Amino acid sequence: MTKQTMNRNPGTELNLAWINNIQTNTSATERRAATLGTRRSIKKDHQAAWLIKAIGLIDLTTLAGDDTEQRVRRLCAKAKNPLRQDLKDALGIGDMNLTTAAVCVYHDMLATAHKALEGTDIHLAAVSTGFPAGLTPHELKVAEIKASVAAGADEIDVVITRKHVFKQDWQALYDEVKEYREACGGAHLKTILATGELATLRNVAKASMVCMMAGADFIKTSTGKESVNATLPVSLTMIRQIRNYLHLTGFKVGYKPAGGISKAKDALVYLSMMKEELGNDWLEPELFRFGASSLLGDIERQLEHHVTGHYSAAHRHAMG
Ligand SMILES: O=C[C@H](O)COP(=O)(O)O
Repeated sequence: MTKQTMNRNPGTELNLAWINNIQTNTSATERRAATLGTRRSIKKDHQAAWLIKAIGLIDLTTLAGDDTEQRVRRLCAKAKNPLRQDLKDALGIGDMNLTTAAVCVYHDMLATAHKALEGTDIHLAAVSTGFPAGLTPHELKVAEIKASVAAGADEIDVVITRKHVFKQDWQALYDEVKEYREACGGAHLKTILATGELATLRNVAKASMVCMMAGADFIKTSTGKESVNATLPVSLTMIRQIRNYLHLTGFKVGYKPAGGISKAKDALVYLSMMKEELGNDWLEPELFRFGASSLLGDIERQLEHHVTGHYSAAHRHAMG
């Protein structure tokens, strides 16, 4: 993957008719979500290949108050070499330049991560705009984005102001995200909805559409700090709005579920959902990412089991 090569969603005018037309059916969405893990659309003998694919879709993340430069350097080393060479050899991909899609950190850690990732195609993402609550003054949020871009971030993960959604003030949400997009310049914009705090799937669907109209390159579920983070019903709701937006405008927007995705088997469910609902374009890092701090460790563990028939202890695959 080369950095920032895809055609970006330029956004559209705010179209309130599109927002008002959005319908959601919570029980039908939940029923459909409940079948996703049981359909076995990724067959057992293909699982290793799909898990290797999933590695290339991870935004390997550390967003803790006790993050240090040393931890971030270790995370970047893992992003560059996500699988042990003996496992790669055994899987027949010894020569593959396998990396994660990106590393995602707080602004303070950008310089360290930027240096550690130099010379690679791994994107550098910064969370921004008063992450995770998004309640700092607006002008500081915009300045934060600009500072992170200047510090080398290729991608900016912003949090939206949740009260705009509660008030159904779509103009305010649109204006905010549009300004964030402008502040990003060439960096790609991911808008985090904090879906666990938005109360209804209808709010999630409408906020998704507004963010895409305002020029989001990705819509993302969660910060990882809400009490409910990425879920399948929320994901179905958001990716169906991505499909809706594609039909209305012809532009493709990416999807990033984040928060609490830590098991390889869950990653497989997400991938099969993306394939079924949106098609193969959304199995590439230009249009799909997992925001995850510990998923890579479990994937490596499962691949080790695939190769050796044994599980190693989880601590052998620690990330930080
Ligand atoms: O954006 C990514 C999330 O903060 C990661 O959440 P997690 O630590 O639950 O994987």
